[in-house]
Amino acid sequence: ALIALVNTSLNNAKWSVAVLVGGFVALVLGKTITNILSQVLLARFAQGAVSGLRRDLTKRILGVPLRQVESIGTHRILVALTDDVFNITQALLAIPIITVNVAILVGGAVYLGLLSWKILLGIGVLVVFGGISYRIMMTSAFKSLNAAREEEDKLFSYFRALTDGIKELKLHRSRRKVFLAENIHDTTETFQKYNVEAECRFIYAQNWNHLLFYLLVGCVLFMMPKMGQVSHAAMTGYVITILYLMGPLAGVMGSMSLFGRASIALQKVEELGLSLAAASTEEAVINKTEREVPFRSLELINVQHAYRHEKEDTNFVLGPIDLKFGPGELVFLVGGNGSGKSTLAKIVTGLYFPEVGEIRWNGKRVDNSNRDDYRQLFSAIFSDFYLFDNLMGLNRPDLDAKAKEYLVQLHLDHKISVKDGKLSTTSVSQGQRKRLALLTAYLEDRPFYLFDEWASDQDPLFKDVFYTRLLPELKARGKTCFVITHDDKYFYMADRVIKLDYGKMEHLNQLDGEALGTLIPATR
Ligand SMILES: Nc1ncnc2c1ncn2[C@@H]1O[C@H](COP(=O)(O)OP(=O)(O)OP(=O)(O)O)[C@@H](O)[C@H]1O
Repeated sequence: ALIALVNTSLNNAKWSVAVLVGGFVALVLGKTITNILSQVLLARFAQGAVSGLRRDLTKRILGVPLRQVESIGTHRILVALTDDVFNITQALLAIPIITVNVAILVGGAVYLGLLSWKILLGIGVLVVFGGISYRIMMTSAFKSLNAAREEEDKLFSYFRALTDGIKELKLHRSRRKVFLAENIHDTTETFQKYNVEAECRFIYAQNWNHLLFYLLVGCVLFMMPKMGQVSHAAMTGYVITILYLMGPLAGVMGSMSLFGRASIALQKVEELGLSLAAASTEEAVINKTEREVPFRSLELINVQHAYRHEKEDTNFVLGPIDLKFGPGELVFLVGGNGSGKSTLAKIVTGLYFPEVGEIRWNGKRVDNSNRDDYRQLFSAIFSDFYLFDNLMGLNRPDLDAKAKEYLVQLHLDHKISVKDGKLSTTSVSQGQRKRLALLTAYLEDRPFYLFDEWASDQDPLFKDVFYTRLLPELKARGKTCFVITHDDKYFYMADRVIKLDYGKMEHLNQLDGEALGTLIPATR
């Protein structure tokens, strides 16, 4: 309407100046106010969508089975949470501007149609041609973007190696050199190359379309008067409108690279099995309130689990395993490195699902409907445990007092204090960190305890405390303890000792003299 008014005032002397000025002011104000309104509303929407996206993705990662998270790899999850979310966000933030620009383009096209539908038809043909050629250029740009994104996964895996392996890199100059030259340098260079390639293609495509637009202006200016069918007013209207529309058009086209990146990021997120489109299955689980989980029995029936090592074309098969636990039992799990102890621990605690066989909890089969409830049975300390610096989710009124009591029991009270459920520090030795993990496990006060080589970092004195005092105390409180251990000196403390040998299980009991003889040395 604004362009129409400008064009009218240039060509039409019929309307009074007062009407034209009034209309002009009203339209300019209207345009500015609606612009502000729409942009503010859309910016709010976009920011809300971004926050929602971050929350949703985190929820989804929490809902993905552990086995899948492990095979995806931490570095790929990190790219999804950082760069992919950033790219999706950028596209979302561009939506308000694009929407406004598209509205202007549509409005402009309507005005052009009103001026002369024949010319609009001609322009339509040019636009279709421009669209097709633009699309071809875009496809090759997208290919480069895809390649860049693949490099980014690699780059993040090197960043992880950098942070996790900083000690090893600092200690060895040649390793550091190769790491910098081959891993970081090569990957960043390839990443840069693909990105530049993609951006260049976007620039070519954008400028190609600009060129077509100028071609259009040229045709209107120089060819249309020759054809003699168009009025002067229509011509000026056309030229003004086309020139005016070049800004919005450039805006829309410029955001295509953002949308390209966002679409690749979305594709990546979906590939990780974190589909944003699918309804969140874990939501209900997260919103469930904590309640006491009853434990009478836990049974593994014919359970099997396999890892496939495709590169080496080998499999590791754990099981078939038949195992039963009752309340107040102290069971030790022993076996050589790689025999499947940690895998069995993850199956028992419901972190891995058995591929064959089933787990029965209080006689009821564990499946997707009750798996998360089942997991609430366990307090576990894995060998690669993570220690939170606050006692999150432990909402008991005596939390601080109880924590202080356990700190004394675990010989940590001189180092660490607790206030409002927050530990004063977690920067202590590895053995002390494990004791802190034990403190959390005590506070969780669940029916089933799992310790994966917990005592391996403890000094002989505290090791003794663990096996001869803490474990029997837990047992006396009716807790079931499943302890992965290599400390043969303390095997006699267990009610049962189970041995794993390359994934196969043997029950060893105290009467099985020959088998225990190989495990329990004379120190007993
Ligand atoms: N994420 C994985 N992907 C593929 N194979 C795996 C994975 N984790 C373990 N394995 C393989 O499964 C087998 C059992 O591993 P597991 O960690 O359960 O053994 P473990 O008895 O706990 O060993 P350790 O005493 O060394 O901790 C090993 O051969 C190992 O290579």
